[in-house]
Amino acid sequence: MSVTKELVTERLRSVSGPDFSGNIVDLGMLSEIFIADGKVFFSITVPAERADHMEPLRAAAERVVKAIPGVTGAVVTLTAEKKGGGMEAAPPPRPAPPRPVPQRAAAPAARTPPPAPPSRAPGKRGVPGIDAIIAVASGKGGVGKSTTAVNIALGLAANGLKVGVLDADIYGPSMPKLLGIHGRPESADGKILKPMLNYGLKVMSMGFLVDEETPMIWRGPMVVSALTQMLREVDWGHLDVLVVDMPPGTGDAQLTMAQQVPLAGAIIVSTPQDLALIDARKGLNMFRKVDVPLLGIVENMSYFIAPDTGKRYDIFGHGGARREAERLGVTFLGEVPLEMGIRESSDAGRPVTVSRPNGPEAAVYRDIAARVWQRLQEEKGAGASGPAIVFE
Ligand SMILES: Nc1ncnc2c1ncn2[C@@H]1O[C@H](COP(=O)(O)OP(=O)(O)OP(=O)(O)O)[C@@H](O)[C@H]1O
Repeated sequence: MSVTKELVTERLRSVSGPDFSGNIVDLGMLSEIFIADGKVFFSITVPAERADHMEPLRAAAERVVKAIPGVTGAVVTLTAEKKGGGMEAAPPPRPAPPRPVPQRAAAPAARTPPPAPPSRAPGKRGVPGIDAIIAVASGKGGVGKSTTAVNIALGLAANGLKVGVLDADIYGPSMPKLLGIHGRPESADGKILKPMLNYGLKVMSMGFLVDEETPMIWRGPMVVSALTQMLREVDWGHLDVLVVDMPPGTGDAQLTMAQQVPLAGAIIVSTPQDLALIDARKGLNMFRKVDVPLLGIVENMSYFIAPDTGKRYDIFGHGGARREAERLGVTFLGEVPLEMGIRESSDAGRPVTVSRPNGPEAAVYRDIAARVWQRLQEEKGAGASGPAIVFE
């Protein structure tokens, strides 16, 4: 039986609206429903001020859809109700003076603030052999931060750089799975660990050191000491860039990490919806607070290309992150489509940048990686000594 929009809509009538009044269909809370290859995509619009409590509603809708025979997957997201097209639920903009955003000729998609001096926060020791450490972060979980981090790392490597990945998502390490790496790191002297290797990347993750089933009740200080060990007690050798996949969110643990690691810059991953952007802004502010330069924002799950017709659908409000980046004077690094191939290749431990290097998604990630590298050079200051690389 093929899945139809009508059938999905009908089933969604069983999901109650907020306060158990009516149902989410008749209350007009659904976006357009899109179905491709048995996978169902849509978003639910909720009042911005109550968004934090709406996750059970989202989960219920996803459950109902996944239970329909013939449905092989569902992506359901919450988006905020807009009043007058603004982002009323957003916190006020930061008080810092606005920075001019000159348009760059070399990267037309990127709006770049003038180079700021590299982070010189006191007490941050560099890691010998590593030229630049960059964080990939998100204001909240599930926006595709790890997927983006790994593909940016592979994009940088594809452009000829020596790249490492440090999975700092100590609560939910995903690099072993994303990169298809199993086993335990070795140590020649019982102290310094050798990083694991795949697809040309050197990788370290808490996932290699602790069994998946082991509950990890790390408290703030332990998180930091685990991170410090993975950073400093690993034989990274020479790296042009170490990409750190941060834990999602902007809590104390993330703040401490941002403070402890000698970061050359940070990338924020967001989905286009208002709610995700509000969280992304918290992420931006967190790095500003600890004086880490912002390399830019990536919009993930930006738009959807129907595999059968090639038609583009902006079901999740494409463009929100670009507008937000422009508003805040932060570089927009690029947009990644919602693409089943990205999900499936990640799940299979073969990220799309290596499994389909000639495909459009790999090109998107390589472009983003090129902008990241360019931003890094700008932050290091004019005439930085990096390898001379020509990006396509
Ligand atoms: N552009 C995309 N298209 C399709 N699926 C995607 C895309 N980006 C990420 N995903 C999928 O979304 C899910 C969440 O992605 P990921 O684990 O990278 O997010 P995260 O923000 O790191 O999550 P967490 O907060 O759990 O660490 C994964 O199943 C991933 O394969």
